[in-house]
Amino acid sequence: MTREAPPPLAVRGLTVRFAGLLALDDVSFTVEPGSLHALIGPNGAGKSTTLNVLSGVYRATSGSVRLGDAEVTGLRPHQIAGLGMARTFQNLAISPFATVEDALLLGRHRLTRTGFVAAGLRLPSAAREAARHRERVREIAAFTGLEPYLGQPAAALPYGLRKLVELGRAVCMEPRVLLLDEPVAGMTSDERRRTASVIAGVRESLGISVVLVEHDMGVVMRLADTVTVLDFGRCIADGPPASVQNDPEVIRAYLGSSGAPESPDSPKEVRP
Ligand SMILES: Nc1ncnc2c1ncn2[C@@H]1O[C@H](COP(=O)(O)OP(=O)(O)OP(=O)(O)O)[C@@H](O)[C@H]1O
Repeated sequence: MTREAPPPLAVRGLTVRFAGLLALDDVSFTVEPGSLHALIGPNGAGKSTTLNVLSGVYRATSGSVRLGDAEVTGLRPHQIAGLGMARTFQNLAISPFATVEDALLLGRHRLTRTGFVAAGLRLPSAAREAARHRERVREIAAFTGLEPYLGQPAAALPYGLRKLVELGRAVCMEPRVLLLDEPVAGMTSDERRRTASVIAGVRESLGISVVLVEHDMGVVMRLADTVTVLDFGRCIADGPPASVQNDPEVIRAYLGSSGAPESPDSPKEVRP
């Protein structure tokens, strides 16, 4: 399943202003090809705003985001998805009628070549393509542990599995960069462990870059190659987990916030 390495994702001088509020203030970091890059910080630090700019949901006030040679800033979400950037959302939006297989097939939409007419006329080429997508969905379902649930209505699954479906749907887009917004939030510790190992497996076997926004410091410190720490919209630290978790400014930011890391398995150093 290994593919060509994704290009670096370079965020430079990113600034986002909402009326009087500076949500992001001159933020820069680089997601190295194939790395897992975590974005952490107390509540309101600007993590989701960053993901929203990276995925085209918000427009930057100034600054740039480049995926290799491609300028991402200013593109619409579907154009950014077309460059190979897929994201998951904190809140799940799964149709009550869709099976897990349907939800995963939705992730293949961008990769579907068969035109509307060919599909409508049920031409053999359309049938062959549909079969290929189903096969790939099955592989990804096996890989993420969703295979036993493929025929079940996604909306009826327990919360942790629904979040895994959201992750699987994004993986089905065959992204070069995967943006994950709090993928383990609200999960039981078993579900968290399972999801963390799926994320590690996705990164390792597909060789894609992952940008992870997550409050669970146990998961962040176990998975991340690099951690960027935001506080009040500013980047206050950037580096390997071991150096970031002992950075006095990072400890101070978490001490002064109600948004301190929540995980029961958080390392003591980052859980003041
Ligand atoms: N659409 C918006 N309009 C106005 N203000 C916004 C908007 N989106 C975010 N903000 C503000 O920008 C700041 C950064 O918010 P953001 O959601 O990015 O923080 P966060 O680090 O993701 O926090 P959390 O961990 O609580 O999700 C906050 O002060 C928030 O209230």
